[in-house]
Amino acid sequence: MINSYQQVTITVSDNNVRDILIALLSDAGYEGFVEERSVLKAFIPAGQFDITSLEDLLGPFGLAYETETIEQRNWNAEWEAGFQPVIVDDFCAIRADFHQPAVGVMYDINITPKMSFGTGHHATTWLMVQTMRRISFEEKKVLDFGTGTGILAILAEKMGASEILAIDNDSWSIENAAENITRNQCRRIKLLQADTIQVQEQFDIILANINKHVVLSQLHVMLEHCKPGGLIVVSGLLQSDANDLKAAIEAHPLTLVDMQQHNSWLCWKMIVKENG
Ligand SMILES: C[S@@+](CC[C@H](N)C(=O)[O-])C[C@H]1O[C@@H](n2cnc3c(N)ncnc32)[C@H](O)[C@@H]1O
Repeated sequence: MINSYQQVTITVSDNNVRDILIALLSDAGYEGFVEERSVLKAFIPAGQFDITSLEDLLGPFGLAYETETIEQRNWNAEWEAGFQPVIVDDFCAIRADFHQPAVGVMYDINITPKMSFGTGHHATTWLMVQTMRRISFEEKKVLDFGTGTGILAILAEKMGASEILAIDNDSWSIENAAENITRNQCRRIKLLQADTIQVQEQFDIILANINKHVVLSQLHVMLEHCKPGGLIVVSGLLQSDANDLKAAIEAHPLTLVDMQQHNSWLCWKMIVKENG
């Protein structure tokens, strides 16, 4: 288990710059983000922190930042103090153990993220949830690629998916997703630690909220594991990545059917062509 994290606190008030920083820092291995009024806090396991790489990454933006090492328990306390439930209309509520169960929503999801990504607070998770809302999961076989807290896998099961495989390359996320799966009494989610799709199975729906690099480099792998007529939903890319994603889609037997945007982030839904 990871015991300490490096926290980088960056002073940045421009939302677009903040989103670009989150994308760059995610690619560089930062695993958690807290967005406050004019500050972005990013977290990376202390052993993976490299000040030179951070300076190279932040230098061109000319932003002030501070770093500090924090212990796991401090992070949890900080998160619990500030965590407000995320309510997506009457569709779902994403809350923690210490909140009252949500009423008047179809799906009540109980998440303790600790250091994993996926509470619904970040625009990409929110976009994925909004896109999932318009998909029928009844009796569908689903892959959640980059599960983080397990939030999308848990929602898929609550929406009726018959079988879900949730993978993540980060051991701490797998551990945390397992806790959240139990917390939500889910029974149909299998967890696997992996950095690509290694199983010999095909899925009806693939959800992949990861980052530009992984989504683009793994698109052909997702395609191999999605049934003809199946759906691939991706997020973790910025609006400025749209042309690259479009080119990748055009190079594969995929039809883009839904494009959502929130702040600078995008979430696109594609259908796998039947005769690809
Ligand atoms: C942006 S978070 C998404 C979490 C959650 N699915 C959500 O929508 O909020 C991306 C997750 O993908 C994982 N990840 C990054 N690269 C990966 C890879 N190559 N294979 C599997 N998981 C990966 C990270 O550890 C992280 O938990």
